[in-house]
Amino acid sequence: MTDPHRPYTVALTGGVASGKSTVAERFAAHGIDVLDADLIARELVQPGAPALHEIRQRFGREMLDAAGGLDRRRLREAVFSAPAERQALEAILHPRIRRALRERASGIRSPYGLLAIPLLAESNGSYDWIDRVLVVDLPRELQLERLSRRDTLAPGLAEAMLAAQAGRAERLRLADDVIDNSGSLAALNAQVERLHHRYLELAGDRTGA
Ligand SMILES: CC(C)(COP(=O)(O)OP(=O)(O)OC[C@H]1O[C@@H](n2cnc3c(N)ncnc32)[C@H](O)[C@@H]1O)[C@@H](O)C(=O)NCCC(=O)NCCS
Ligand SMILES: Nc1ncnc2c1ncn2[C@@H]1O[C@H](COP(=O)(O)OP(=O)(O)OP(=O)(O)O)[C@@H](O)[C@H]1O
Repeated sequence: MTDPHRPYTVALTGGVASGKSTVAERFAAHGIDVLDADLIARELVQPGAPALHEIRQRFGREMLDAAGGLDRRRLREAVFSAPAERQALEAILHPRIRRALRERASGIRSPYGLLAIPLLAESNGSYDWIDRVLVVDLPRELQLERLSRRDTLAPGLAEAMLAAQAGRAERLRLADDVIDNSGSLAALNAQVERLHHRYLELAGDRTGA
């Protein structure tokens, strides 16, 4: 049963470099609390954290830099070149990410909360407690173009990252709402604005506010 006192939550998902962070910033500018699975994943591997210890045991010392922190670039190349390596990393991090998101969602104080979860479509229903799903969508060619413009990636890595993620159609099947990010930033902002008002209404209806 839906608990009317639980904050109303919207999951934000999309493929790599689809524009999730850009969208999340716009919602945050409207005063909406944002939780970000990528940032939580980073917190979980800070020096001294249990997950970092498990990564070191599974992947070896060479995944750490001189200061004992995670060498993200190295791990990224290891996990996107072999599915078994990626699954091993996910087995260490995903249960912890899920737990942290669920715990922190109860602390949302804005009228609704936005939870940026890149791998929602790959998560087999683990996030079915979230009220609504917003997908950022764009054509694959534009996604690859924005990804390679933003990051300097080893040859083939951009395609390998896309291959490790759900396809466009699979992601869109989950969507209650879709943002089309194939246009300008102004067009993106206009869509966020519209959705923000819609989510205020939905959250208000739920709580009877
Ligand atoms: C592999 C790591 C070390 C690479 O770090 P890096 O700083 O280069 O990337 P960052 O963390 O900013 O992730 C950027 C994007 O990569 C994609 N991505 C990351 N992990 C995965 C994965 N396991 N499968 C598919 N895509 C992924 C997502 O689109 C994500 O938004 C890092 O992504 C990681 O720890 N991944 C495992 C945790 C995870 O699955 N995170 C995704 C959020 S649930
Ligand atoms: N409408 C747009 N027009 C032009 N560039 C854009 C647009 N939207 C986003 N970008 C740019 O595309 C890149 C990817 O956007 P962003 O970082 O927001 O994606 P992301 O989905 O959060 O990425 P990741 O999956 O790596 O976390 C960034 O360089 C961003 O500035």
